[in-house]
Amino acid sequence: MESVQIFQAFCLAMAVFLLFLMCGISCCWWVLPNLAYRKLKENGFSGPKPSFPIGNMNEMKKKMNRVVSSSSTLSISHDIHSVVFPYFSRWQKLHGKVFVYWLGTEAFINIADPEFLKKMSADIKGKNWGKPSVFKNDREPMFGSGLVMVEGDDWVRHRHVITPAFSPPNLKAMAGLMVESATDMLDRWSALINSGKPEIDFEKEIINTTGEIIAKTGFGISYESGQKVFGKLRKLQIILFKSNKYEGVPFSKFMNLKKTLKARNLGNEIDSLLVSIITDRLESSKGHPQNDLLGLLLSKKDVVGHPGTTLTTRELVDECKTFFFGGHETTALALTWTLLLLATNPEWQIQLREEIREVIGDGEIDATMVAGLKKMGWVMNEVLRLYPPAPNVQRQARQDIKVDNNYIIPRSTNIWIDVVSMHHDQDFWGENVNEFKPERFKDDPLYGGCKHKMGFLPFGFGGRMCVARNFATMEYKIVLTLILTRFSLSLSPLYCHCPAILLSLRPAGGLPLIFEPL
Ligand code: HEM
Repeated sequence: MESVQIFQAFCLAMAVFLLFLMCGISCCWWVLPNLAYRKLKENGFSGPKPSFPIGNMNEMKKKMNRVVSSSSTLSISHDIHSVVFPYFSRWQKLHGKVFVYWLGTEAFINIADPEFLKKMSADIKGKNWGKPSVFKNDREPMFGSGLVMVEGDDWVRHRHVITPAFSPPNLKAMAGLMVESATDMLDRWSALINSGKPEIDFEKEIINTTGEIIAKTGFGISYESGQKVFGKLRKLQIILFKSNKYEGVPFSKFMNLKKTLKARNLGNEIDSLLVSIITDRLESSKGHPQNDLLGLLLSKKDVVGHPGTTLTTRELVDECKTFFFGGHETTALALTWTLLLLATNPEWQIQLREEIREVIGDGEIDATMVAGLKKMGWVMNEVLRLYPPAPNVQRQARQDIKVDNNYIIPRSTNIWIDVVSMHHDQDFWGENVNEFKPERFKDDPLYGGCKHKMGFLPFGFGGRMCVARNFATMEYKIVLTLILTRFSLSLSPLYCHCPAILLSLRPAGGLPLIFEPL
């Protein structure tokens, strides 16, 4: 009798548990997102109709109709928005330059209108923006709570500690290391060319070289030690990209448990490598801080009267990961797209070589000469416009945001700023928007003649703009100067023009180029 009662009680408990579970799931999957959907509609936003719990994912996953042109084609199209973001391009045509789409049960407002962006961000300080929780969680093994992801007063503290590390005197000290790594790469190329192999996959080469540069300038460590971290970070990036097919769908991590666990393990391995780099550094440089980024962060002491102006070891590990990841791929891709554009516009190779001769002469480039390379600055901006390595900027509203009395962005809504679209918008750049015309930056070096000041955002906007843009610009100019003074370059017939997104914007099949010594 007693056992029957126990069994009945167990069944009842199970039934209640299952009921709660079903209620929880239906709340997460349907009720809350439908309420949010209705609210966004009432607040003035339209967009493609989602079907919860996957949102608009089905349409986003449809096979991309990629424009692939081989290098033998005379013109390579730079009109890439509909290639890299075909779904956004389609929805924009239907719903305008501001619309809502759904990654699973997460609402994203897609913005390709600089005026809307200006109004939306006018009264919001850097520390009051959030970052989409769905990306923060998924990319946790990669960035942790580093500067890219941290929010609020913690962001202010991190930014306050990190900004001085990129000050002009510190950058000056790093220029020599940049020259050293780039020269090693070019010496390797000379040897390859002499042995009859003039074709080089530039993307692969430059990712290694900018990796070496950040390993040395960031952590004062050799390329080999850096390689261990990079190898794992790269694997992590690929796993995260492949495993996030259902980003935004509740419990989607469990659908890809194997990959989620693999990412977490890799993240832990990277953390251990970095902790040992930091510990070694603390041991070896007692009283003698080194002049690299890590040394500068470690040498920070709490300012009297302002406790908490330093970073903990855990925070340092996350910042190191952020530097490792953010600090080499973006610059490498900026250089990669530049070499594609210089290979297809050889007259600009000539113009830049002339400028280098005028500004630098026969001596070695150093940090003080970089600002004099004006035309190279136009080329860099034009490349970042056509092929922004960071193809979008993300935010999350931490409060209701009123825009123009017409729209209210509810608290917790995610925001996706479509940089590729804004950089290719004929309304703001004119009819030649998809042409490579560095001279558009001649009379307007900051905005390239864009009709709206927020239409050109290669480094983001507001207080959260890229903290290392001067470092990146110096590295770009030093490496490009050294390449152009030793080689001329043309496109290999093997090149296929297929820009693609793997977190960053990259050429899917690499960039094979033919180099010729000058
Ligand atoms: C051409 C090269 C680069 C490009 C195009 C680029 C682009 C960007 C963009 C678009 C953002 C987001 C800004 C926003 O949310 O408004 C960003 C943030 C950031 N970048 Fe860069 N970046 C480059 C190089 C670098 C380098 C070399 C480093 C490190 C050594 C770096 C470290 C960071 C960090 C830490 C942030 C977060 C800043 C914050 O939220 O306060 N970036 N970058």
